[in-house]
Amino acid sequence: MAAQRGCITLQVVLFLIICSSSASTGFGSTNDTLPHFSRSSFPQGFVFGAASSAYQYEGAASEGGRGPSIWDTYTHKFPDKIADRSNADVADNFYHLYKEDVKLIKHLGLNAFRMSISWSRILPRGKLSGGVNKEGIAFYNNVFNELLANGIIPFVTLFHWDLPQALEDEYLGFLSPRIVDDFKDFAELCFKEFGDHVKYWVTINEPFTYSNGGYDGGFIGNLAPGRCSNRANCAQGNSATEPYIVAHHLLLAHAAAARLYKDKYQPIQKGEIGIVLVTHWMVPYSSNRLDVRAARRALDFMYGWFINPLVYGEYPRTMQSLVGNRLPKFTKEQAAMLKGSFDYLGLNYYTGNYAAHILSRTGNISSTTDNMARLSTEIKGVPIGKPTGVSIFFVYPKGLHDLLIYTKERYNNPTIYITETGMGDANNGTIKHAIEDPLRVNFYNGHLRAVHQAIQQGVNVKGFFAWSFLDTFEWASGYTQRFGICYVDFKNKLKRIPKRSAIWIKNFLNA
Ligand SMILES: N=C(CCCS[C@@H]1CC(=O)N(Cc2ccccc2)C1=O)N[C@@H]1O[C@H](CO[C@@H]2OC[C@@H](O)[C@H](O)[C@H]2O)[C@@H](O)[C@H](O)[C@H]1O
Repeated sequence: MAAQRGCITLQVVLFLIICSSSASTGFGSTNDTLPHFSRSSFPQGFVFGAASSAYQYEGAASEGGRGPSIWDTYTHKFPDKIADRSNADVADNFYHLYKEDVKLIKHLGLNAFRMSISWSRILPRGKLSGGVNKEGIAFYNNVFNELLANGIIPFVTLFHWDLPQALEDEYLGFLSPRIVDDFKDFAELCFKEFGDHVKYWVTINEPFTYSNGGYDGGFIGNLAPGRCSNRANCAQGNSATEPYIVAHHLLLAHAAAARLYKDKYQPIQKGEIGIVLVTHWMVPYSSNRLDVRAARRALDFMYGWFINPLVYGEYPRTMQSLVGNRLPKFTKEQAAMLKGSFDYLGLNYYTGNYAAHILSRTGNISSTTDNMARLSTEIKGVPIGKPTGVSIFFVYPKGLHDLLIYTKERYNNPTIYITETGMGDANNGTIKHAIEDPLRVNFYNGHLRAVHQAIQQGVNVKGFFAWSFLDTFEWASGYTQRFGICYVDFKNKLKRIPKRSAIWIKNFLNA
């Protein structure tokens, strides 16, 4: 026990050092020291891309043999759960406009595009036994061919939250261990059908957000399937237990698919496979050691929840002690399968949060309140960074730098891709106003500099993807937020218009 206590104390000290690091907080500000900053400032082969996801981009929801996902059900059955009562039936119509989009990606000088596969487009009933939709297979092969023909590397996510409704109906999806085999079958179908084109795979996008948003409703509105304890918001669910059960099955599903790829397909196809995690960077509200520990706990409950099992084969000690028997346990075999089950880690980063100690839990027992920390984005009215059009996100590039250093030191310096980072504007202005986005230019300048500094300090970052390539359907926010580096005119044939930030990125990449 003494050794463990010593180890945790050391980790807290490390965490404190990183948080109070003297690293420039001026990433992207005028006093930057780098005289010339462009693509050539980064290592040879560093990947610059933009990101998307199937449900948010494709549209053609009932075309080409696609079956319904839980997001089709959620948006149609509960339109009031979406800020503007919208859905992604049409979205950016990527299904029909992908050739035009690939041209624009190439025009901007990006050399990678992150996208996901709609599970219910290729397996409309969710299972192999329900039949494979050949039109869906053909669509994705056409997209991958178009990307590769234009020198753009596809980074492909298998699961970006759009679970086939049939699996939710049959056994409540990720609440059941049965999902592991069905996810593995879906993954194997993708490896077989697309593995000659796709060399960069991601199993799951943000298991945190799917577990917390879909089963606790702890933030940005509820996400599908919309289960939680609060009967005013959710007809069914238990925020104290279901997020942990779902997270456990997401990890086991990831491990099964990654094991399969590395054993059966990687030796022949020579690709790589990873998982994408999201976290805020948690800054202690004060230098009081209770707040320092609160920030460390908040990071464990958002980031450690997943990276600890992936690196060490067990949940963080803070979670084990605070969640107790509500936290599932890994068998020895499961722990062994999970440890090191990735060639690279995708990190999605949007903002920093302050974390303060609390003496007693605020609200009901749930995965959001279990961390025994009060999260906020300002101290005495001073925000953690420049405000954006999204009330919970602030421009805080130092958080990305500190997160990268923390990951290097604490989790054995894994290979990392920044698979999503970006900011949203409120969709409330004219087109002219929307495409003039100096704050987004500041955001990308600052976050690229943060990554550059982390690389100088030995962090193994291999790529950077903007969220997002296009303005798109933003889950519970619908179309009320615009994250794209390219504007989409939803009132005029979905016309794409590069924003100032896209031009800045083009110049950065071509300098
Ligand atoms: N949306 C997410 C998760 C956001 C970060 S985590 C979230 C935010 C937040 O404050 N909390 C609450 C929280 C934070 C810490 C601990 C517990 C609970 C979250 O869980 N990830 C990526 O963000 C992109 C932008 O997401 C938007 O973020 C702002 C939201 O208002 C909007 O609805 C959402 O679509 C999505 O389009 C991508 O599909 C998705 O991969």
